[in-house]
Amino acid sequence: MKILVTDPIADAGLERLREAGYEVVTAYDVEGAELREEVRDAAGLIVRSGTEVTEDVLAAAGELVIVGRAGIGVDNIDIDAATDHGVIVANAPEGNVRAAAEHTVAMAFAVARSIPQAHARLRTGEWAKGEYLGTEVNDKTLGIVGLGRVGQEVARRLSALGMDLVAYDPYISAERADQLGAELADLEEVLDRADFLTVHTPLTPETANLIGEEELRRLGGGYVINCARGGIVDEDALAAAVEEGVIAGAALDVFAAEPLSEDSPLLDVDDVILTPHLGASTEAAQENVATSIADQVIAALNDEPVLNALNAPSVDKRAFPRVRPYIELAETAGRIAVQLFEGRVNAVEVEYAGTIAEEEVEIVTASALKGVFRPLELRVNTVNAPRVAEERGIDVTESKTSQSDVFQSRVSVIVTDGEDDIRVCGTLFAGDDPRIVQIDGYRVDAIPHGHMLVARNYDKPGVIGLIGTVLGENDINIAGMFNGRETIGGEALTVYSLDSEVPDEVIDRLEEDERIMRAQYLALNNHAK
Ligand SMILES: NC(=O)c1ccc[n+]([C@@H]2O[C@H](COP(=O)([O-])OP(=O)(O)OC[C@H]3O[C@@H](n4cnc5c(N)ncnc54)[C@H](O)[C@@H]3O)[C@@H](O)[C@H]2O)c1
Ligand SMILES: O=C(O)[C@H](O)COP(=O)(O)O
Repeated sequence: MKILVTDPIADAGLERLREAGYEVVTAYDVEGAELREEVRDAAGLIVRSGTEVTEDVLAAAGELVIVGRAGIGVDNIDIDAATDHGVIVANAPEGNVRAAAEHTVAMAFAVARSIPQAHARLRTGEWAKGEYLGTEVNDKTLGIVGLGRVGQEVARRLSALGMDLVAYDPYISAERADQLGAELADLEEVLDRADFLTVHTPLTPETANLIGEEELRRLGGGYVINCARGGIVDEDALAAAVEEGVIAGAALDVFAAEPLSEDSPLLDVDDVILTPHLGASTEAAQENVATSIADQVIAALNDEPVLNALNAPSVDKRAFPRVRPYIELAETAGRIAVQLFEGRVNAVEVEYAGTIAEEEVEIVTASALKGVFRPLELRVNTVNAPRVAEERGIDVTESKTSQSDVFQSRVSVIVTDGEDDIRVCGTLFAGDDPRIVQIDGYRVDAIPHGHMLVARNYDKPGVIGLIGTVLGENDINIAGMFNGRETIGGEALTVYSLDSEVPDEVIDRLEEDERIMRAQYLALNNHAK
C-alpha cells in the first residue's frame, strides 16, 4: 500500500512506515493536477502546513483511508470534505507544543530587545549601541488569547520570567487558568491590560481577524506576537499600527498567505520581526510529530483506533440505526445551548430519558460535545471527546433514566458554569422526526436545523407581530414559530425556525423594542451559514 508524503517530515516517521511494510512516496511541493494524480492510489497521505488538502484532492483519492497531519494546525485540510469521503483526518497535537512555546518566548524577547535589527546593523559594520532601548518582560502583563496546549506552555514559561498573566479563552475553565496563575477575562480587558499580546488559537471563522485595527488601538503601546496562524491578526492593520506607533512592535511566525509575499507591508516596518513559520522546526518536535503520525496512519490502515482522529466516530454497527437520528439532534442541542449560554462552560451534561437510555449512546454524547465545542477548529468524536473536555477542565457527565415525561425518548444537553445553566432538550416525533422541545425550561417545538431566532421577551400584545413584521420587512421567511411563556404577561421565550439567516441589524432593530430583552440568531448546521 502506498503512503504519499507531500511535506517534509523527519526520517524517523518515514522509516517507521517502511518498517511496517508500506511503500512510502515523497513528493514535496506537489499541487493541483500533479497532487491529484499522486494521491489517486494512496492509502495514506501525510502533510504539514504546506499542502492544501481540498475537496478536489480528496475526490481524486479513491483509495485514501487517512490524512495524517504531522503537526497541529489542520486549517489546510478540508475536514468536512474528508468526512464526506469517509477519510479519517488525524493530527499530532502534542509533539511540537514545546517548540512552538519556546519560539513564542524567543519572539517576545527578540521584538522587545530589537535583536534581529541590532544584529543586522552589526553585520553592516554599525555599532548602534545607543539606538536600542529595550523593554523587559519582567513585571509586565502578558495577554494570552487561546489558553490551549501552546498557550499554557507559553504561560508557564513567561510567568516564570516574571510576567503577570491575563487570558481570553471562552473554552477553558477558570480552575485550569488558576492553576497556571492566569486570570481569565474578556478580550477587551485582555487588550486593556496587556503589555505583550500573544495569540494561540486555531484559525477559524471566529478567530479570523480577531485582532484588527480596533483591537490594536485598544492594546495601545504593547507588542503583538503571533506564532499560531496567519490571519488571526489582520496583517495590514498590524503593519499600519506599528508604523504609526500605535503599538510598539510585532513578531510574527505565521502569515495569512505562505510563503509571505515580497509585497507584504509587514516587510517594510522596522519594528516588525518575522520568521518563516519556524515554530515547530526543532529536531525533537519534528521527530515527535513524524513518528506520532506514522503510528496513526499504520493504526488506521490496520483498522485500529486512531488516537488523534478528528472526524472518526466509533459505533456499534448493529445499534447504529436506532441511535443514528439522535446524533444530529444532540449536536444541535449542544450548539443551541452553548450559543445561548452567557457564562464560561465548565461542565456539560447529556441526559438520556426513556427508550434511548437503553442504547449505547457514546456517539450521541460525543455529538452533543461536538455541538458545544463547535466554535473550535477541533472536531470532537468518541475517540477524542473526553480528552478535549479534560484538557479544558470541562466535566462531562452522561446520565440515563428509563423515565421520560410526555416523550418516549428525550435527549437533553445542559451546559453550566457551576452557577447558571442552559438546558436544551430534543426528541423524535413519530420515531424519526427530530425536534427541539425545550429551551431553558420553556416548552418549544423547533426544527433542529437551518436558521433559528430565539427571543426572550415579555408576553405582551404585539410582540410576536412586531418580530414577524421586522423579519418580513427584511425578507426573512418564517418556517415555524413557538411561543413558550411562564405566566400570562410574564417572561416568554419565542423560537422561530427561519429560511435564512438574521443579520445583526435586524437583531439590533428587535432589541430596540423594550418588550424584547434579548434576541439571538443561531446557525444550526453547516448548511445554515
Ligand atoms: N508556528 C508554529 O509552527 C506552530 C506550532 C504549533 C502550533 N501552532 C498553532 O498554534 C495554535 C494553538 O495550538 P494548540 O496546540 O495550543 O491548540 P489547542 O487547540 O490546544 O488550543 C487552542 C485554544 O484556543 C482556544 N480558542 C478557540 N477559539 C477561540 C476564540 N475564538 N477565542 C479565544 N480562544 C479560542 C481554544 O479553546 C483552545 O484552548 C494553532 O493555531 C496551531 O496550529 C503553530
Ligand atoms: O500547526 C502546526 O503544527 C505548526 O504550525 C507547524 O506547522 P509545520 O508543520 O508546517 O511547520
